[in-house]
This record gives sequence, C-alpha cells and structure tokens, in this order.
Amino acid sequence: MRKNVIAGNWKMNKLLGEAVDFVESTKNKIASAEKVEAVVCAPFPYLPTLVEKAKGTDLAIAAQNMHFEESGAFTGEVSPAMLKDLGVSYVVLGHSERREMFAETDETVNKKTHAAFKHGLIPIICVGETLEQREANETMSIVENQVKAALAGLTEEQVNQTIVAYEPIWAIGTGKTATSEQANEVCTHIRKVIAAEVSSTAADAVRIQYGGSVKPANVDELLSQSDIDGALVGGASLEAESFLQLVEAGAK
Ligand SMILES: O=C[C@H](O)COP(=O)(O)O
Repeated sequence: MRKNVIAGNWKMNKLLGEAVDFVESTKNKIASAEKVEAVVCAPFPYLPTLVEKAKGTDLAIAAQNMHFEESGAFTGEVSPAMLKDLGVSYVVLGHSERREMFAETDETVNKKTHAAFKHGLIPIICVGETLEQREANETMSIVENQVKAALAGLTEEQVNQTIVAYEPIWAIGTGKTATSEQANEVCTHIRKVIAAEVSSTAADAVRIQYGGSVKPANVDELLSQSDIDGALVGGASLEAESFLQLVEAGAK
C-alpha cells in the first residue's frame, strides 16, 4: 500500500514571518507521518528557519529546485549538498514553470534526479502536457518521454523512492482541474511506463501525485483514484487551514 504525499508548493510567495506563522500553526496538527507524508516546498531563503521550526514534527520541508553540481562557479544556484546540509528532505525537480521560464530540460532534470539521490534527497519530478499537446492527442507520449528521460540510469531502489507529479500545464493555477478520470488515466500510464522501463516492483512502489488546481473540495475524489498517491498543490497550499484539510484527506 503506497502512502499519499501531500506537498504544498508555495512557489515565490510569502515573506519570512508568514512562512514561519504557517509552519508554527500547522506543524503539530499534521496527521501522523505513518498515514501521510506532509511536505512544504518553500523558497530557498526560508529553508534553514523552517527546517528548524519543523524539527521533531511530521511536517517535512522541501526545496523547489536545485542545481545538479556539487559546488563551483554557478552564481545564484543552490547545490544538493547545501540542501542536505540544511536538513531538507525533498526537492521538486522539473516543475513546468522551470521548464518554461528557466530553461529546465529533460536532461537537466535527469542530472538533478541523480544528484538528489546522491545526497539523500527525495525527488518530486514534475511532468505534464500543455493544452495544445492534449488537444493534439500527444499527452501520453509527452509524459512518457518526460518520465523515461527523468528516470534514465536510476537503480530500481532509487525509482522505488521517487515521487512523480503529473501536472497538466493547462490545469496549473487556472482553476481547471483535470477530471479524476483524466488524471488517473495518465498516472496509470506513467506506472506502466515504469513497469516496462524498470520493473513491476518499481511501478508498484513509485508514488504518483496529481497537481493542478487541487483544493479541499476536489482532493478526495482525486485521491480515490487507483493510481494517484497524493497531490502537489500550489494556490490551495498557501493557507494553513486549507493545507491541513488537504493533508487530512491524504491520511484517510
Ligand atoms: O506545484 C504546484 C502546481 O503547479 C499546481 O499549482 P496550483 O495548485 O496553484 O494549480
């Protein structure tokens, strides 16, 4: 039985005081980590403070990106070793906003995935199609290629620990959620791709989140689908109450 992962991706939102208030008001209300993994993906400058505040609780702190290199002349970048050193446990890789606006490619996502495992970070790898690609019936092939590229060269054990987030780009921040059937269909396909590329054990173990306008009102239905193991949530994760409701749904 796979455990749901509910991850709130704050993107470039909140000031430090707001971030701290959020963690202070949620950290002791998180449903047990035995039932659900609750994760907050915060902006880089807040990570040390939030990791400290969340210590000893069931709330995990994640980064929203990182470089694949260990160290060096990469002005403005943050390395996997730095994140690990801070006590960060997960890292979002290949979010569509990074692919679209910051030249993230399948190749860099793959390098970052390897780097994450090298440093003991769990990658949350985002994949998903644009509206044009969906309308051209390319969803499955686009997502399949992204998944294959991201996971290339990983061991079965690493794939077992990986989290894939299926986020149709047309559903992000638009209020348009994919229907639970549409979302599940793609998540099922991702699992089949992993079964063929890696093993059926890895396909059974990998967690696949859905992301795109998830909110307390639609999360139950999405999580009831056979191949959806959690959610990567933007807008609805910014308010503590709404985030806690999503985590509660993930623990059911
Ligand atoms: O990382 C989160 C996703 O981009 C979804 O964002 P959203 O829930 O605001 O649509």
